Amino acid sequence: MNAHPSDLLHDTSLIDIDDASVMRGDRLVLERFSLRIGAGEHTAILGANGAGKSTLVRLVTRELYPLARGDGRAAMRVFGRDRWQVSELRGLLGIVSPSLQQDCTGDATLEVTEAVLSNFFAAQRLGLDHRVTAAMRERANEALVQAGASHLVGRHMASLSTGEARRVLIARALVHRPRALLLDEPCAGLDLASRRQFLESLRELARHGTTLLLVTHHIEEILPEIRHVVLLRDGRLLRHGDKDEVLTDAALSDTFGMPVKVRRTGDYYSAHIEG
Ligand SMILES: Nc1ncnc2c1ncn2[C@@H]1O[C@H](COP(=O)(O)OP(=O)(O)OP(=O)(O)O)[C@@H](O)[C@H]1O
Repeated sequence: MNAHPSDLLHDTSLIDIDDASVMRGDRLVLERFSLRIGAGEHTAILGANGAGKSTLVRLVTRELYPLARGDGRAAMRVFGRDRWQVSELRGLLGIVSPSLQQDCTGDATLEVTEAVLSNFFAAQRLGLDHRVTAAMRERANEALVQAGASHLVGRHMASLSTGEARRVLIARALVHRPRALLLDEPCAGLDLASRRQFLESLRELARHGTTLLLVTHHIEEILPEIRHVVLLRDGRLLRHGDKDEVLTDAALSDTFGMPVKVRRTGDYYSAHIEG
């Protein structure tokens, strides 16, 4: 059996950001930002609106680039490398984001299996020059089962509920058997029960070796498997480390700029604003 390309990268960090500054429009949104996330380190990135979460996500997915550093060294490495073909990176790092969901559900005739298969070609839908093999179809079906979405085959993406479409996007990200999944607000728009079911399916992926990078506003979504938490505020890294040490009243109050009380129930955390 051929080695998965990611085997070659086993010992490197998943993300290594070293003194990165990022402009959006005419604003410096991240200023001299540093963060390392180890390979296999399930991580939650938490912050209020405007804290810089999406900017960080786009930096990782290569939709945004850091300003060049004065000393010529790379400010950003993913799986140990600072240069990637985006399609190659997608094979190692699956992405589920609101913008991807919007693109897929906005396409009136895009069918579920096609949405999954098209990721083999880093495309949104299949084109005439895309040659789908039997092995690809088999893998797409496996990924749909893994994401709990096989019952949706034959449906159009535009006809799915938010939670159903989210599952298909997970399957789409999984076709490459990525080492890590970057999930940007994956529970947005899900009702209470769908959210719990969805989080359970993410736990299953985490237990089977997919590293989760979960970007969220909600402390309740931090799964028991996630031990590493990153708190952002105003484009700065406020704190990061083991979740028991980071998820404190003081740190969360700083993150959200309000007096927050944190509660732990079993393996989950929740928070409410005091007063
Ligand atoms: N194109 C842009 N031009 C100027 N400023 C921008 C641009 N995009 C984002 N920003 C600013 O960058 C900061 C960080 O935005 P970002 O979208 O990364 O935050 P976020 O944590 O993802 O927020 P939310 O939770 O609301 O999605 C915000 O102050 C935002 O106004």
